[in-house]
Amino acid sequence: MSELGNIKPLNEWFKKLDTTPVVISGPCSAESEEQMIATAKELKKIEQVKIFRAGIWKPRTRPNTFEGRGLDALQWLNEVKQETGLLTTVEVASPKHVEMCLRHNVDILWIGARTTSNPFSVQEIASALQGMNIPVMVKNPINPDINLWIGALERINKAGITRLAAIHRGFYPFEKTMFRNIPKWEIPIELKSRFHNLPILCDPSHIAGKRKYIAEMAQKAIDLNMDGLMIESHICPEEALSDSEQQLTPADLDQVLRGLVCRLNCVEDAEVDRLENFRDQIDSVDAQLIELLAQRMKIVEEIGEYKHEKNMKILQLQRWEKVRERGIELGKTLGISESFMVQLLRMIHKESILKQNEVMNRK
Ligand SMILES: O=C(O)C(=O)C[C@]1(C(=O)O)C=C[C@@H](O)C=C1
Repeated sequence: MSELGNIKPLNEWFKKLDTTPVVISGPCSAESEEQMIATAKELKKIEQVKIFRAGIWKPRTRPNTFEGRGLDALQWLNEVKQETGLLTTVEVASPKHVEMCLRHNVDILWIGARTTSNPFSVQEIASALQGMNIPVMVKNPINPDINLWIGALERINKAGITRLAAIHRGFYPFEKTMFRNIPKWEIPIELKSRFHNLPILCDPSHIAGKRKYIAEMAQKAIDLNMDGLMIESHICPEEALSDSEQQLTPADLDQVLRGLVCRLNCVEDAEVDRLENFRDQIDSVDAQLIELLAQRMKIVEEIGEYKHEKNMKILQLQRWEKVRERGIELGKTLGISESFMVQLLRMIHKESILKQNEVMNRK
């Protein structure tokens, strides 16, 4: 059984964190002193923004891309803090990063998705944090493995960190999807239901990947009762050296935040809340089911093209029998009734035939 001890709610981390949701914003990367100060001054005007974020060391997929300004940027961050009074937060990926942040008065640390995916790295960071009194936020790992996420939180908590939170930033999609990362809302919901006291924030920027989806993702997070939002902003997003498509101007961030509907925290009947939770999980699973169906149909279409080219018949009874049997078998092992599987597969097959008919006739 997992345990997280003595976890403090967000509003006890610092006196300033007196609004819900707590909003963290700032550029994907610290690029220059001017960019940092100009962005922070605009963010300071937005009441809910309490914490300024900036990437100092950027873990990039490929080398030879912008990897952050390092030590200089920590100095700029300190200036932001002095000029605006905003709290500051930085992503750390190694004990050295932790040590440099502590030396430069960073208020809050966060562990990124790639680092959370590696228990060795998390443990090294946890050891560097032993005996330190600084809040830490842990983003979900790249893959939807809730135990890896919990493991990272446990390691940090064991080092004595009680100002601890999780950040949901979505999961790597193996196939192309409309979002940069698949939200899989059922995972943060499961985390919340296992650790009621653990603050969970959402990072709509990394889920969305594009500005236009950020408001929708932020609203969803608020509806799921998340405690805060981390949204990337840049004084001039078009010129950003990283993640330019998902950063908002401070003015656009203000619009997004004003548009959020903060529904009641609790209703009289606690059972209604539970029902809502279940329905959110269903929405998320349904969205995935539909995306998978669309993927299957695309493949069926390609087979249709192949069949047309090779002058082959659409209906392939032997293959269809196999698909059917396999599906029924798998359904059985997963507790789905045979009659339901038969109907479902029949409908899918019917649609495949229709699709391939279309392909043949359009040629
Ligand atoms: O395997 C094929 O030939 C397909 O076109 C795919 C598919 C299917 O939906 O699985 C569709 C039609 C055939 O009757 C058999 C199978």
